[in-house]
Amino acid sequence: MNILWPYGLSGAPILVYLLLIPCLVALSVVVYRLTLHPLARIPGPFLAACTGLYEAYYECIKDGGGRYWVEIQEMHRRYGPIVRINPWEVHIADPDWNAVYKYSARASKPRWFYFRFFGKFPSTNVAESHALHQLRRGPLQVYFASSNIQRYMPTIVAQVDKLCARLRAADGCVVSLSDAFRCLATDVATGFAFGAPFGHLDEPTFDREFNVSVRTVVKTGTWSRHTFGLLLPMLHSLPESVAKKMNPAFGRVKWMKDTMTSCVQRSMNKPEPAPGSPYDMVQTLVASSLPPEEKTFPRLFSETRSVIMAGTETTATTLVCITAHLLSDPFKLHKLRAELGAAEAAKQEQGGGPLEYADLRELPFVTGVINEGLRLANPTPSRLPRVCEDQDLRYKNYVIPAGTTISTTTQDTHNDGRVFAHPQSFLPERWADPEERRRLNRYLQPWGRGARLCLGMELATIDAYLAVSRLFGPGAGFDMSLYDTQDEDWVPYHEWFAGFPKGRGLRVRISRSKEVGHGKEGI
Ligand code: HEM
Repeated sequence: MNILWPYGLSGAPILVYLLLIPCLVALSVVVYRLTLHPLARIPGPFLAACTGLYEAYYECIKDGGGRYWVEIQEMHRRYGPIVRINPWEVHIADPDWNAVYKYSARASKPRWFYFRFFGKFPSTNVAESHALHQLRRGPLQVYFASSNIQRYMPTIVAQVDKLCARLRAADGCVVSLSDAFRCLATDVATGFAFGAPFGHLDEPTFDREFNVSVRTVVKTGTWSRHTFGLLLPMLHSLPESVAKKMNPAFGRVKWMKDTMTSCVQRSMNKPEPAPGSPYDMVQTLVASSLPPEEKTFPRLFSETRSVIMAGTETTATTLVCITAHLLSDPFKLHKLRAELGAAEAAKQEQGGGPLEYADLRELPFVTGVINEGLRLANPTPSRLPRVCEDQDLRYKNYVIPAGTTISTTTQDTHNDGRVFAHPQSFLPERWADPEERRRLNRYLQPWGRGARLCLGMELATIDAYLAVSRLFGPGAGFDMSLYDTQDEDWVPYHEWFAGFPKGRGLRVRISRSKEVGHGKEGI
């Protein structure tokens, strides 16, 4: 008698039973999810409640992937402000509902969403529990303090000036500002982290290859999220030659990894700065009260990597959005230039130099332009999920049990016509009235929400103000006009945590005078 199958059946039915068992288990799970599961009453598509494969299809396959954020918007149109977007997660689109972020002292980040996407890099932004997050964020927050950012102001200004000088020298050429702004953002972030920028702005092509490689990596991250986090570690462990053969962009990823490795190692081995001299970011973490296991090379490398990644795409996408809107609307561009011109003239009269960040913040139209950019750019179309472990939360008549993953998407608020009239229009004027500005500011949330709020918001804001004032101010010495660019070339389409357009990016033709010449195909 067969001890594995004591009923005397032959091998064939065993195989059938072996196949049947997982099917029955899957069926029971689906029935449970649709009937007894605590989220069974939350509205949403039938398939999304049954299986995570529904989300995986939109994230990995449909229209090139990264499209679940659009499907979630569609679900809200169909089912209302609260929807079950997968078997274990609800998404809420209501500008006045903030409970899960208010309780962020107890909320954690879902591991499957963040850790599987970003890979095994133990950094602040993927810390799962609130306690670990607070521990890691503490010393970083010291480094991102306003006073420390001010110390790096000359480095930031130098990067913006370098970009302007390159554009000035590109008279008659077509330039991809999508690439150029990514270089600017990377050099600002690395200049701030290490005191010396990586030099992407010196790359003759504005490092198009690197920018393409970032896109490839984050797309792989999305696949990894839906394949149990296995894909990214597998890719990282491939020999360089094999990885490059699979996708040439991975060569550039390796280059970035090597550059970061040597910078982090150099900082770790630097002698302690003299009293009063600045520490760089890695030195700040090393000198902090973090426990030794939080100061290892992999930890410091991961932190550096995450800060640079967090600062690059986001800032660049915001600058792209602002520039595209201004170049499509001569009236707004004229108004901006007039305000910058008047402010600069006033400063010159008082014997001052070029407009600085503190001056620019006082200019209402410039501030409106930056705020509209932050509102419309949508650099992180991703939802920002949290799990409130120890407390049920409520949305209207629905009780959301403790342990449920809950998410919101800041862009839903930014596009809500009840908060921002004509939400799709770029209207810097809407920020002019101080009373109205106070109201709107409560709903401007590009930096995320709660205890996990963006650490780089001041750095990014300074970058944006300076870039806008230098690119469009009277001293720029060049003009830009859109070159063969449609909305789909720059508007975020794919969400791979950050937003990426479908098309070729924002391209402009540079000209010294107002007249657009016939230029060379360019940079
Ligand atoms: C316009 C530019 C930027 C936007 C819109 C933006 C947006 C965001 C958002 C939405 C989050 C929260 C993510 C989450 O909840 O999972 C975040 C976190 C973060 N950002 Fe930014 N960011 C920008 C620029 C920067 C810059 C320039 C840096 C640094 C160089 C930076 C560093 C970080 C870090 C370290 C975190 C993680 C914070 C934490 O988990 O405690 N960001 N950012």
